Amino acid sequence: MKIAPSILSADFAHLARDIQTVQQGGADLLHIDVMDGHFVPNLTFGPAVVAAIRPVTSLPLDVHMMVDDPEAWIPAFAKAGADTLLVHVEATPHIYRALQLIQEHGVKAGVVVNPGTSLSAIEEVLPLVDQVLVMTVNPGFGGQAFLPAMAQKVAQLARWRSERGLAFKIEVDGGITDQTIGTVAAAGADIFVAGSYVFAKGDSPAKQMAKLRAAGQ
Ligand SMILES: O=C(CO)[C@H](O)[C@H](O)COP(=O)(O)O
Repeated sequence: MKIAPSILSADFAHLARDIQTVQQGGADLLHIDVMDGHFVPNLTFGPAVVAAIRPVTSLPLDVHMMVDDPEAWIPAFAKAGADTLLVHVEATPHIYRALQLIQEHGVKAGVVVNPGTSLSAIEEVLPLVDQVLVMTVNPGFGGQAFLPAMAQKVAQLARWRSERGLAFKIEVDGGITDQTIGTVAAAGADIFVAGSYVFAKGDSPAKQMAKLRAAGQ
């Protein structure tokens, strides 16, 4: 299992410090939530912030693009140093083209589904992608409650992956805690994004991530 702390819950005034803390604490990836104020009702980071983060960590940068017209932003985020770019199927009428564009920039491509979107919307692109991100909350904010019904989507993706001989990773994002990680881990998820649980609750980020790993076994 891979743990990807979301910097949405980090201290923005001490971003480099918090990133180094989670790297030293055992994070596998760094999840960066890009929000444009249109696709979701919140505003966060642009390519300049990703470029500033790139030299302060060796963790792979997992960039979740919650933006309209993602094709317009893919070149800038690739240049900024993203290792994976994740685009929402709901954000473009041309998801296949967007994923090809990501790969043309030498970056891993991921597709994201909102809680209200059926997996049928992404079935055709599964052979193309490196990652599928199943939103386990409505996107836009950290600290929301996990939606248990999303575990069924994870299980369906895991079945398709096995039956069709595909190799994409299954990622989950939203409301992941020591109480919720077990259900999506059992369903077949590989990558677990956690923001408020890692940065804002309880023990140090290292201990919080260790608790997630223990609960997800
Ligand atoms: O994509 C996101 C919000 O749109 C965040 O990554 C996600 O909500 C993580 O935060 P938390 O772990 O606090 O739920």
